[in-house]
Amino acid sequence: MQPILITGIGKRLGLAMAKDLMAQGYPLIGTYRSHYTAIEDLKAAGAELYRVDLLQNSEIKAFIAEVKNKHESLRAIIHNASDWMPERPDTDAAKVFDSMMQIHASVPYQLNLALAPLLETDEIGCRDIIHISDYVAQKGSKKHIAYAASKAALDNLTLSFAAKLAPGVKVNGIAPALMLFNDQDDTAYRQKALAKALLPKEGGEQEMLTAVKYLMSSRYMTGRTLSLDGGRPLK
Ligand SMILES: NC(=O)C1=CN([C@@H]2O[C@H](COP(=O)(O)OP(=O)(O)OC[C@H]3O[C@@H](n4cnc5c(N)ncnc54)[C@H](OP(=O)(O)O)[C@@H]3O)[C@@H](O)[C@H]2O)C=CC1
Ligand SMILES: Nc1nc2c(c(=O)[nH]1)N=C([C@H](O)[C@@H](O)CO)CN2
Repeated sequence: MQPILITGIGKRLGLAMAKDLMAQGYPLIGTYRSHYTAIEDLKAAGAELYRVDLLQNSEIKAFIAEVKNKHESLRAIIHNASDWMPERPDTDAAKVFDSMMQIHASVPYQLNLALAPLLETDEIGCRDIIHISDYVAQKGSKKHIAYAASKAALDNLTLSFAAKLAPGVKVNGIAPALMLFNDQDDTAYRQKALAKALLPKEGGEQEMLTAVKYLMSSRYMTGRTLSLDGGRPLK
């Protein structure tokens, strides 16, 4: 089985996807920023991991060169790495905007262009690029303006790369709303967030894993984004 490349595999949804795909037998290539014990566990299980600060283009270029040097083909690329930066009075607006566009749009753009040759195949729709987006890409967010705009840019990359890489490679997105709370989310925040959807619950890791599995099993969907949002638009 050809390897699957996932960015941001150190924790939460990225870690869950890495574990699930390795359990299905796929060799894993992953990037991480912070070092957690989970990184060592994945390495012990055979994962090929690279510490890459995705805000540094020099590190991205070095990572691409290593992957192209070591591998002739890839089964899929999953762009999961993300920073959920809010606007704050004391933060540099230009830095926030540039960081959000870098990690959510420039990194997928650079990796897709550079690694597309490793995804090439004669079989229709049997290789995948998956962009992990966000419900707010289509709705906006008054507290995460640059973040939402960068995820909207990512959604547009889904359209362009789907057209460019067909018919061998499918390019789709997954746009979650509330998938996992963060530990620091207090009760009031959690209750407010849950109340925004028709289905008042966290989507959870399995919801993401099921969506990834569907996209990889499809041979006829490309250029689309799966909305895992609990019916938020209808609330
Ligand atoms: N959780 C949710 O409810 C929702 C999540 N999503 C999307 O789903 C995906 C996964 O979400 P979730 O697991 O919560 O994400 P997290 O924010 O918990 O983790 C994101 C990962 O990306 C890594 N990362 C962030 N910045 C960089 C960087 N500069 N260089 C390298 N790696 C970096 C983080 O590394 P580090 O550990 O060092 O911080 C972390 O491992 C994301 O794309 C997110 O936007 C969308 C909607 C809802
Ligand atoms: N990189 C991240 N992106 C997002 C996160 C997160 O923790 N990391 N969390 C959310 C929220 O769950 C939001 O969807 C509901 O409050 C959004 N994006």
